[in-house]
Amino acid sequence: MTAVVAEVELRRGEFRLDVRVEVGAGEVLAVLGPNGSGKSTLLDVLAGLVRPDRGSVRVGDRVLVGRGVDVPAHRRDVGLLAQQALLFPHLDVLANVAFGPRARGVRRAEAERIARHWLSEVDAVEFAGRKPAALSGGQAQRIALARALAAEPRLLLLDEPFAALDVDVAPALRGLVRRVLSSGKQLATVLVTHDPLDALVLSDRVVVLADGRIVEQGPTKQVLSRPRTAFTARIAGIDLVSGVAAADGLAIEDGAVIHGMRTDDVADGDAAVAVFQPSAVTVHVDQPHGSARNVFPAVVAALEPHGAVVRLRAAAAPDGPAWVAGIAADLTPAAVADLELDLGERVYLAVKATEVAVYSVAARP
Ligand SMILES: Nc1ncnc2c1ncn2[C@@H]1O[C@H](COP(=O)(O)OP(=O)(O)OP(=O)(O)O)[C@@H](O)[C@H]1O
Repeated sequence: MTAVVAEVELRRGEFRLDVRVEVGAGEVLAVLGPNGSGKSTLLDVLAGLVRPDRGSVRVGDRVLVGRGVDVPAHRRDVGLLAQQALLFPHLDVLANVAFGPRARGVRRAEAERIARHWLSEVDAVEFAGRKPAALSGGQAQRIALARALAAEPRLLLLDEPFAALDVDVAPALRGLVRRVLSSGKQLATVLVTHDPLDALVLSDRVVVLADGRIVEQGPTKQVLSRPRTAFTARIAGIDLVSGVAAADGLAIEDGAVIHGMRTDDVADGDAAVAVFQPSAVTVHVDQPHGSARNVFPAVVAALEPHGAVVRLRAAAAPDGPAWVAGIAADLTPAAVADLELDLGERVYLAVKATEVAVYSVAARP
């Protein structure tokens, strides 16, 4: 069942948002996109903080925005979990969580029972009597989630909910949010995030925005493992090059071909992308003459720790192809030391054709 349908057209200065999104009951939709692509603006429209120039927002059979209708934010039954917990500092945790039910007119004892239920759902009953100032960031976010859910929203908005937390706290909270959301069969959730892990762990589907429009959408795993835009590939940690499908791979603007394995749905001449993992790219100081059919000169633009490996970001070499810029290669720290790699150094990147997948970027059905 579709719980939420939003059709939004809106101008903010030069920026124009023009999207249609649907979220099912019990479904989590992730909204990804580069800075300034309109993610927060979309969330603001759903929350009732910004009115679209044209369009409508419907939750279930209730119209929140439409012809002559504009339900104010506090009457929307929309919950929000933002980067900061934004708890009422003068109320203790129990009263913070009971606030939503109380505001709906529920009697104090019943509101406190509801609050205790949600505190238990987020493993935070022990904090009931504390003031927000005595909570850590991760604890406060759990209380904020309980507070949002205690108000029984039909639509829950998550706006970068883990971005302000320490990296060692975020995984546990991500797991907790997943558990709590999966028990809400009627709840529709929209998650705005920069983190592909958030999307992978929490969402069923994603839409990717660029310049206020949807450029990609589909089931999360499918979109992140078969990205069709450079942005999605980058956040998914995958290398992606655009071009046109050719006999044995992908033909690129400058006439070069990246050799790869074509998928079934690609025909010669289709707009297509070549996708490969940074771990499949090998780095050489001298031009290699091995089995890799794809070898291209590049310059080392950055070397960053990435879990147990070092991720090299390439820039184009003066005599090499331009599309190499931004390609990532994962190396062991030992390999970086062996190759004596430095920023600005000229290298050769190689990737075997068997490691390169070529996909059509024709619109998905
Ligand atoms: N109050 C405002 N008035 C005018 N323009 C705005 C306002 N808020 C945002 N914008 C513009 O709208 C566009 C979309 O911004 P928005 O914050 O929705 O993007 P975003 O995808 O959420 O970005 P980020 O990832 O940086 O949070 C930007 O060009 C921004 O400058």
